[in-house]
Amino acid sequence: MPELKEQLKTLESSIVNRPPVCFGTLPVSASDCDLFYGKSDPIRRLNFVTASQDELKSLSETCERATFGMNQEDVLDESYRKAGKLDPSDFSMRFSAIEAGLLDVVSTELFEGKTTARPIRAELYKLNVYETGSFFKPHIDTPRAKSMFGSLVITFPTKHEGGTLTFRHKGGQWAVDSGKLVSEQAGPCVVYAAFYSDVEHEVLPVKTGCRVTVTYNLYFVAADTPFSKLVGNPIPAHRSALESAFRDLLSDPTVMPNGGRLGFGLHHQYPLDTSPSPYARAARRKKHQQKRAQLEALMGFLKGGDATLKQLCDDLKLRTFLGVVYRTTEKWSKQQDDVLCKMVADIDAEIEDSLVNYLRNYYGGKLLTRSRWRKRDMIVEWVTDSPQVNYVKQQYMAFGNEAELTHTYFRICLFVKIGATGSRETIDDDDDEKDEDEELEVMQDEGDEDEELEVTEDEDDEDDESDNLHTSSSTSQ
Ligand SMILES: O=C(O)CCC(=O)C(=O)O
Ligand SMILES: [Fe+2]
Repeated sequence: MPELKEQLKTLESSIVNRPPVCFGTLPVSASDCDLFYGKSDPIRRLNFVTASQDELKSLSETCERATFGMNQEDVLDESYRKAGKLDPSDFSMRFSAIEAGLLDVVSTELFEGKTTARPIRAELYKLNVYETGSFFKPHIDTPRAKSMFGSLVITFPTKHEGGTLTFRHKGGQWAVDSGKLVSEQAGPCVVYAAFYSDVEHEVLPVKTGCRVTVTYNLYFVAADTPFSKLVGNPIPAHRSALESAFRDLLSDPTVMPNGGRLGFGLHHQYPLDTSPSPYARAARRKKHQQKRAQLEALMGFLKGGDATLKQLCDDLKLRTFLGVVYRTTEKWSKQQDDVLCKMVADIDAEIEDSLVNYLRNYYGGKLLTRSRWRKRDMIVEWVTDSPQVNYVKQQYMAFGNEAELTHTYFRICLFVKIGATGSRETIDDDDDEKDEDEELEVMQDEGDEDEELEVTEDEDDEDDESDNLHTSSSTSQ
């Protein structure tokens, strides 16, 4: 065992995650700084390089008060977000982040290895005006689709102090002081900041002047679109340490001699569709297939170092799968259990069964933790400190930049199947199939029963006493 622990530690310490943010200045011509705006005629015009405070004031007065998403509702609360906003239908500008070539900058800076050549697209989202005293407290950007990976903020060269865009993620912090950056440039420029949208960020209060930004939502283009402009086969330098740690583990016959599963909590969170689907009996199997496919499809949308890890496993011919680990707390006991599902479960207030049973019976969930009541279904050797779990008891509280009803961020884990000593290099397909079939069987059985939830054949009756009220799978911050 000590060997395994050591190998896992080495693997973990070889995982490198680059900053999830990139930013800089981009010189522009004065005419690129023209803005045309208005909700009705007459349309007004201003130029960000020369705009007077009065002109910026009229722009601000044309804006609506910006709202934000909380608990899946749009909320206007100026103690959380104080700013004005315009929808793209109410303004037009000469500047285009796409024509300026910023998408290439984003790919190069945020992505790693082969994925730097991955086609992406940007959708203009909002214009925001922050007068003196305006701010936007910490939030993550609401996912608009599972292919949305990031956000791009362009700050125009109006004079301002404060309004620093600040990012925090997994212990790291990055700050973009646009007012200072603009004032340091000889000619007109905009400041760009692109980031993975699950990264927490805030706009600190503007101390003087007026800060104007436009935001774009960034999307991966369909996963099967061929990569463009890939010269050679770039390999992130930090990948080699991870690769040797993997190879050392695989070549040590005393480590996981009977094979098993390694678990990695992914660095980023990912949007999954949580719109409830009706429990139509006949459609359950189809629904589950769809839900599984949705999670599997995320493999094509992994961000940064998560994509590098997956690519390395592919190159080492290791079989991988993604899972959502639910950490359940039953109302009737303090026991917390982790259940791995290969799909997002519909969790609502109607669940009468214990959550563990519900996830196992309906969603082919595997119990990962030792429990007083049940045997573990699967043993996972965790490489990262702890699994990235989704709490299913706690109240759903998510601050986003907009209310979004269908997609929610989830913490996702990547599982790597390790073959038994002697057959590490070859993926044991049969074994894998068997594993998948077993899970499907659980679900099919359920589908054939009537709609009543069934408690597993398990020993304990106490399960039945649970009457937990679960709001939603939570990714709150
Ligand atoms: O305007 C900015 O700098 C950031 C805006 C933002 O975070 C948002 O709209 O979600
Ligand atoms: Fe934001």
